[in-house]
Amino acid sequence: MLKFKCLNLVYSSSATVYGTPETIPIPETSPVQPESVYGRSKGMCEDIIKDTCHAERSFNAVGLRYFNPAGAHPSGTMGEDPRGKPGNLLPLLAAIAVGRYSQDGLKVFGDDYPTHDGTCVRDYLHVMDLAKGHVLSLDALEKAEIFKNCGKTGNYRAFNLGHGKGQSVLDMIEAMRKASGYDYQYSIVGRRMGDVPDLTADPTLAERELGFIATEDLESMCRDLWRWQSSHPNGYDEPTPTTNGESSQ
Ligand SMILES: O=c1ccn([C@@H]2O[C@H](COP(=O)(O)OP(=O)(O)O[C@H]3O[C@H](CO)[C@H](O)[C@H](O)[C@H]3O)[C@@H](O)[C@H]2O)c(=O)[nH]1
Repeated sequence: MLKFKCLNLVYSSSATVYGTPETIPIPETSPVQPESVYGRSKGMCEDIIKDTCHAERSFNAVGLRYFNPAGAHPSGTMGEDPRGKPGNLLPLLAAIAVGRYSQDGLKVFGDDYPTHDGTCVRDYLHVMDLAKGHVLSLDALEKAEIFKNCGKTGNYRAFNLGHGKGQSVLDMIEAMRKASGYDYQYSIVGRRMGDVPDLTADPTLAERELGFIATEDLESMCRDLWRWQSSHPNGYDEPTPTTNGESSQ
């Protein structure tokens, strides 16, 4: 990167780096103590980038700790298309509602967490807000104001990208029912290894220093996800129409 004078970096980190945080909503000052392999890999990458900024003073980086990205582009033309059965909650709910998977497979992992309904709480963030956070980070890297207190540690800052509002698994099932009209049936099963009760962001720092405010709500997130999924039931694998109206596949 130095050779090509690419000195500014935005790194996609994850809220998973916080493990089971003591403070909810989670500020960036919470200890980084991931409990999953994925979270450890994100934490390690942050450390490497931070060390690089320390060693090479012309290098500037921002680590964005994503909470739970969800939704799709509002046009309905771009969305998530996981290979095989989705492991994440919202893509799975969308795939079930469109008939791609039977709802017999809808399992809620645990209802004995210390949350308002016993199911895990996450801070779901519309992908359009997430994208906005990246643009703001690139602008901030150019101005370098965010590094004014970094001193000897080098120009690295980590920010939460979240809404600051937590939703439970059951809240999300209800929100997707409203968006899609599909009446989900589910079973409660045991906890999934690696899940933590509540990951809700404190988004104050990103608002103050990057000007980041998540403006999309739960309704628009589920509506946009459903617009994408219902117009692309097979994701990007749909037959491509030819000029004479026939399918090319
Ligand atoms: O079939 C399912 C799938 C998920 N869940 C529950 O739904 C919640 C959300 O699960 P996801 O798999 O959708 O998301 P995670 O919170 O596990 O993880 C996501 O958010 C993290 C940060 O919070 C990381 O970014 C990670 O990469 C990303 O997948 C969890 O409580 C999970 O137990 C179910 O009950 N049933």
